[in-house]
Amino acid sequence: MSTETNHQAVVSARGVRVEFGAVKALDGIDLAILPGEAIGLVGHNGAGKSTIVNVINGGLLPHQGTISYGGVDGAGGITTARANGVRCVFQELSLCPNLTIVENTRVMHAGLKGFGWRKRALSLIHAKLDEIFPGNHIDCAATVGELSIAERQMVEIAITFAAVTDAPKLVILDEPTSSLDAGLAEQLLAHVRHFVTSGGAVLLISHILGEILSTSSRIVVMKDGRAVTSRPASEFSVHSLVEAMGSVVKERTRGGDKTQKDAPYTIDRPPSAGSQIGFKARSGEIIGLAGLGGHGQTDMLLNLFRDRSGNWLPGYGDAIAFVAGDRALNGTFPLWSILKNLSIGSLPHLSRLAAIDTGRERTLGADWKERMEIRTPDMGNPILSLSGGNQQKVLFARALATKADIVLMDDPMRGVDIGTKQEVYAILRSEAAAGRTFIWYSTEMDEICLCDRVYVFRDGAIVAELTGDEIEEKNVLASSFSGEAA
Ligand SMILES: Nc1ncnc2c1ncn2[C@@H]1O[C@H](COP(=O)(O)OP(=O)(O)OP(=O)(O)O)[C@@H](O)[C@H]1O
Repeated sequence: MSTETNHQAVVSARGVRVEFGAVKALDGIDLAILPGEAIGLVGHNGAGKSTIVNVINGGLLPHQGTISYGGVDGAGGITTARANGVRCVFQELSLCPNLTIVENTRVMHAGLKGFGWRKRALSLIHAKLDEIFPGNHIDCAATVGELSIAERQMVEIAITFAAVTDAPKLVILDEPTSSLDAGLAEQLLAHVRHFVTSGGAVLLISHILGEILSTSSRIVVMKDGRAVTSRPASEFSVHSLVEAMGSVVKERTRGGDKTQKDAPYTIDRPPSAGSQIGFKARSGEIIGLAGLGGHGQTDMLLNLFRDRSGNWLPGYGDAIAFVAGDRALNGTFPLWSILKNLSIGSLPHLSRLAAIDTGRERTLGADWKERMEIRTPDMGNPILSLSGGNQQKVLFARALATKADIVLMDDPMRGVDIGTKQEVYAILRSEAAAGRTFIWYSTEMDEICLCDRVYVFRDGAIVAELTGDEIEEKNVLASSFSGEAA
């Protein structure tokens, strides 16, 4: 890749190295982004994508190498980056949960000051949300803590694109659609294309390769802290992109053999108010919960084993495991090590004479580190030293390492790279064949299509049940919007 200074570039990183102890997060990367470019940045979990974002954003000073904005040396951190029009939507959303949307808008836009700033902030953010996500129903007076993760993501995106005194020149989007359903994701990507056509630059990081291919003008592939490929997006297909990332494309399989289809239901719930269809699941089935985001899928997961008063139904004991999607809110224990975050779900099986058998705990850690390819030199390191996708792998491992018969999954693949996803799909399939039931809310259509049976949700109720070959994007979408069974 070129290392010469590019005066036209909104940002140019040259020979950048960043190390965290023994880990070389960036190993001499070069990356220049021009106005009007949409760069798709892809790579395995832990490849260094968020770290280069932090360097460009001024939050992290490189240990070696330089960063410049418009050809001018960028030493000066976040203030210099921001003054040069660099804005970032982080993977771990950064809004203050105890402030309202309007107040968060003020925090990010210092220009909103003086008499009447609330009114101006309200109309700014309201207009931006409507421009990017037409038809949204977000109340801008709401406190951020009351919003769903998808709504928080939408608000953070709108705040980032909003302009008070100076318009953004480069918007970095680190997995911006990870919590958005297909419709909202498409609205965002359409906005990105429009922003780029009008001269803005975007750095888009995503593990959803379809959106990288449909939105980027150039694609940069990162591997182990380096940019190994940089070519026009038109030269890639999903297949070649996966290969460039060092993974192998595998055949998609749906399971569900005949025996399972004839087996009795082990979970059988009556239809909820407003629905004709109840929820059923057999041992060994992978059940998908589909539909537009926020239409009751997560509530259903959380309440499936509770009575009307919210108490746990008797008899399930340690039969249920849960994989959180919002890992910061209800997934990771941020002050604990990777190993403790993993083993917490299996303590009854790791204990002897009321004490944890640390040898067995370490073996469990080593086993899942290998199976999930958790990228760390030491499972005793803090969980927050892992990249986002690797943290998500730990949550998966925590659930799968238990002896639970039923695994509830709340859109859990966010940020997991394509190679690992394929490994996880294979593990789910083999665990299901051994009798485990998976109930899987996913905002990714590819994942819904891997399920044996799918319930489509709308307005908090199940509106359609699809099985076998009926599980297709067009049927899921038809049911999501019209509520009629396909
Ligand atoms: N604060 C930190 N302390 C220690 N190691 C870190 C820290 N931040 C990142 N790392 C390590 O640096 C490497 C690069 O991480 P980074 O978050 O940039 O990866 P990524 O490509 O964004 O991954 P993902 O797709 O999972 O988000 C990883 O090995 C990660 O564990």
